[in-house]
Amino acid sequence: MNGVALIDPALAGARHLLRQLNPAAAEFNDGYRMLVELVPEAIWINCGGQIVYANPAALRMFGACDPALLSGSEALARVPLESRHQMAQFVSVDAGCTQQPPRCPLQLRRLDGTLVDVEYFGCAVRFNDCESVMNVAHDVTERREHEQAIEHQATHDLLTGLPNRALFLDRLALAIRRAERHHGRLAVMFVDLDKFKHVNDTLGHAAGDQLLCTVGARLAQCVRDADTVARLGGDEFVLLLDHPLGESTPAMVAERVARRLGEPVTLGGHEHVVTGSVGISIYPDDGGQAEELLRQADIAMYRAKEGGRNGFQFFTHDMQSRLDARMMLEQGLHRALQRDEFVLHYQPQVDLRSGRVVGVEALLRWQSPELGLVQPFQFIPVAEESSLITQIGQWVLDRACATLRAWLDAGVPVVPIAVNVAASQFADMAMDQVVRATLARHGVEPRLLELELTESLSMEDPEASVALMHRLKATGISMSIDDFGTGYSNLAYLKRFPVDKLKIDQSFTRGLTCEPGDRAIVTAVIRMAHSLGLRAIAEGVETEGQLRVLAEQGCDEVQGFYFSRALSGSAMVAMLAGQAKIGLAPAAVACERRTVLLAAADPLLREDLLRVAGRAGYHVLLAHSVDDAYELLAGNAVGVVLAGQELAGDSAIGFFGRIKHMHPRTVRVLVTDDTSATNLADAINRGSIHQFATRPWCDAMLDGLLATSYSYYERSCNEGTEVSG
Ligand SMILES: Nc1nc2c(ncn2[C@@H]2O[C@H](COP(=O)(O)O[C@H]3[C@@H](O)[C@H](n4cnc5c(=O)[nH]c(N)nc54)O[C@@H]3COP(=O)(O)O)[C@@H](O)[C@H]2O)c(=O)[nH]1
Repeated sequence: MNGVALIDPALAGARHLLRQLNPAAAEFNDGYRMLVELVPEAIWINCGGQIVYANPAALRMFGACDPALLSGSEALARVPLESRHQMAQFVSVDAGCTQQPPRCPLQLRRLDGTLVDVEYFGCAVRFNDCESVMNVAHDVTERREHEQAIEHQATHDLLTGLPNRALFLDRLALAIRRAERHHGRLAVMFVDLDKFKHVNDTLGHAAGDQLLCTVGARLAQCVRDADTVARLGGDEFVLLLDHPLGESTPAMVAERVARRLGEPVTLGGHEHVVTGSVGISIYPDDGGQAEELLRQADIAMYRAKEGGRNGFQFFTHDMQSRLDARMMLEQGLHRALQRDEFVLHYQPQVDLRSGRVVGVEALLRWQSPELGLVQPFQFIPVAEESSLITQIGQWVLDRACATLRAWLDAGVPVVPIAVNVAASQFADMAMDQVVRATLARHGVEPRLLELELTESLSMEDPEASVALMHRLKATGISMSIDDFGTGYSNLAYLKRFPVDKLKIDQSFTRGLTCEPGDRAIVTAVIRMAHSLGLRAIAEGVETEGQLRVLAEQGCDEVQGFYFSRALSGSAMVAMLAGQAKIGLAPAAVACERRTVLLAAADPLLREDLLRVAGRAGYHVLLAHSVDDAYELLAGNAVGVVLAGQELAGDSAIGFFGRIKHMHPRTVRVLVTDDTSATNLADAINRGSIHQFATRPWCDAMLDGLLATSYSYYERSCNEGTEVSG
């Protein structure tokens, strides 16, 4: 005994104690003494309410560097109030009894006042001939800390230290029960970062991790301490705004979140601005289950993203219905594949020089027994967001090749079939093998197959796309870039894409005759295609005016309702067999036939103009609306445009402003009531209007107006200049 471990006067008592603990031991001997001193359990004895004995482990546990600090001290001082009740049950336990109560977890107080977690056992003993209590405690601090660390890991996100999904759902369930009792409200906010993948891909995962930690910290600053911020994984965070919750609090917090996230973050030495989309669900309005509220907030978040990102949306039951409908559609598409309910229709592509059909585009339709003929815009986006598009795409490719085989076998004058390829299909880097195998299976020459790729798909991973395109090109097929101009092309890549055609998107074709900007884009795309040695095809051609402008601009091919809608396979065969041809009448030459365009909503003005112009021998084109006027201007060489102030479809000034750009040689004359309008002065100053006349008019005045305007026009034709105002 080194004199430190045992409190001296207690030595004899300890011997007695050990004799009691082990009745088999006749005498307390050195072995038992050492045992008491060396056991890791803290052992101390109270007698008359005072500690009379403590082994070295007890001294360590209570933080007593000197045994005298414990000896004679009040035993209850080491036991917090909350633990006394548990301890009391052991006071009467007989040390020799075989049916002892199990050890119980409680806390003891160290000399410095801090608490220590222990597993405790006690029993009544006689010590120094005095009724005493022997206490045995095992310090479980380390084990508890270890357990807590494991529990923390299981309930928290390792990267940000925020609660994870499981803990969030636990807290949400508790909060719901509390809110239920107090008739309170609470909100779940689902936050998803916009374009986080881009940060990861361009700056690396370390920068991505740093960003997630910053976002987690910022979100925590947006809410009260009682609220919860959790990370569900990836770039998904979720906030629980707990009861009590003001009516406008969720929206306010969402705005705060947007402001806080929008503050620049320095990543990789550069400042970046991050935005997030937020979906919000409310208890009890939207539901009463934790999982349900979380799912609804998630649905609302998707709607916020669809709405253009960096915004927030509250969940509505309409969103749920749409989601349900979408799931039904997805299931329907699965069945459609199994039951072979898809069909291909074919839309001809016409060469503008020869007027002949030189290709067809295969367009998918779903012949659903339940829904009827479903158009692709209704189901392709759903298929694209699920894995189904790959299977559907392969079906289309297979059916297009099977059709070519059938046409060849039937002696139809076959033209190439163009097949649309969705972005996710293109992500399949073995697509060249699929194409090769499909062509071989049907015995079809590769020159008869064209793939229509979209700009965006080729830009997702441009280097991989270039490599795949070259492999596809090596199979012998041709390729075009569909919807050209609507994506975010990197033109530097365009020259590396081994494509054959650029397909002008129909939105530009639509504006060809009336939107100077659209016409400028179409002109530029045709020129760019030709400079790169590619053909240009315009889709969505619906009018002769559009066709005429495209022909003037040197576009190679057209596709659209003007020539034909998409046809069933048999109708397409009939068209190909009939060698259909598109013809284009030459535009009138203005200087040979003095052509004026009259556009007026006022019937009186129209009648007077018609009479005066007819009498003066002009070739008169009459437009009832601006759309008519654009179409007539596209199809005829018009010298003078004379319009009344009121026009169906646009204001005369807006109309003149557009045709100034698209038909700069025309002389533009306005008949108006209101000469004081500042926009009239502006239009004259900008050169949109050359002349104007006011009410009341008479034949002589209209006659004079037409004569002077036409002579302006003829002069400018002769000089080869635009007419100046
Ligand atoms: N991945 C795949 N996408 C496909 C497939 N089949 C079609 N689609 C894509 O679905 C979108 C809608 O197609 P659809 O309803 O068939 O419309 C096509 C034409 O009918 C339409 N079109 C053609 N001419 C005109 C016109 O003059 N006016 C007008 N309003 N519409 C017209 O344009 C669609 C052709 O588009 P595009 O492919 O860009 O040439 C559409 O995005 C299809 O691509 C498929 O098998 N796989």
